[in-house]
Amino acid sequence: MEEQAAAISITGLKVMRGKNLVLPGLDLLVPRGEVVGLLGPSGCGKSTLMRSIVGTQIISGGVVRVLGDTAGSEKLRHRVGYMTQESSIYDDLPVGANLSYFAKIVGAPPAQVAEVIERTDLGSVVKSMAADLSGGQRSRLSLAIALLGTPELLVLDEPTVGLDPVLRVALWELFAELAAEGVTLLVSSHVMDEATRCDRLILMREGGIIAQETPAGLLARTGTTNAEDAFLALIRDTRESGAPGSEPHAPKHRATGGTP
Ligand SMILES: Nc1ncnc2c1ncn2[C@@H]1O[C@H](COP(=O)(O)OP(=O)(O)OP(=O)(O)O)[C@@H](O)[C@H]1O
Repeated sequence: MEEQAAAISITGLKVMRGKNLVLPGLDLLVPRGEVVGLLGPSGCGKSTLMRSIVGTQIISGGVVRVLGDTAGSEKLRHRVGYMTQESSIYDDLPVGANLSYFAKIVGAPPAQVAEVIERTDLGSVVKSMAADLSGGQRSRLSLAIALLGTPELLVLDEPTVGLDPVLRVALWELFAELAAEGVTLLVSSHVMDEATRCDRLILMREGGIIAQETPAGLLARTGTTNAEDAFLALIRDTRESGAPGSEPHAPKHRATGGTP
């Protein structure tokens, strides 16, 4: 895949958070128009990678290119939608007003508000104050906000966390629908069974990527039947081969020098 054709192209990404070297030199190529799952245990660096892609993370090395431009550049502002784990919703505004406000910010046509309300199934709570929404409704409002402006890349940080199984399925169906329209979705999760819903998987561990391939390819290569077993098989393999980060309880990468 050519760098220019990729939705995301990363080489040698290094990120420090506090004194931790959270991403010690990550390479990644994500094609356009797919649902790409970013999976890995809590604390492995998924959010940090996503923040680097949307340009909200200070990086200490490497190159992050998004839709052909440098991550975080002005040109990408309306081309990338980002849903964080902490929702950026105004609690003291009704659902509809929250969306109208964010639509103005991203320059989306007012008619798009009704469109994203329908897509995220928020019609019944459009007049409710955001503070009164359930957890699932809040997640869907955050997603609706990310959809405004018709972004070409959607970066969704654990969008299905805390949702009931029916809502989770509905959201994954919406992701597939968006990808069919040409949108690229990078979706993080630490629920391994969501892996089968993705076109492609990126498995992370301790700030590194241990696999980037299709779910079927991953299962075939590891001789397993589900993503959780595949992940464990990969960890076993890296331990046996003595690859970096292969210690059973390897400490987080630490920067050397500096004051504590
Ligand atoms: N502000 C910070 N200062 C220092 N370390 C941090 C900071 N924020 C995150 N970290 C550390 O960086 C590492 C990666 O965190 P990150 O949030 O990217 O992981 P994650 O895979 O998204 O986790 P989760 O699935 O729990 O959201 C963790 O070890 C975390 O403790």
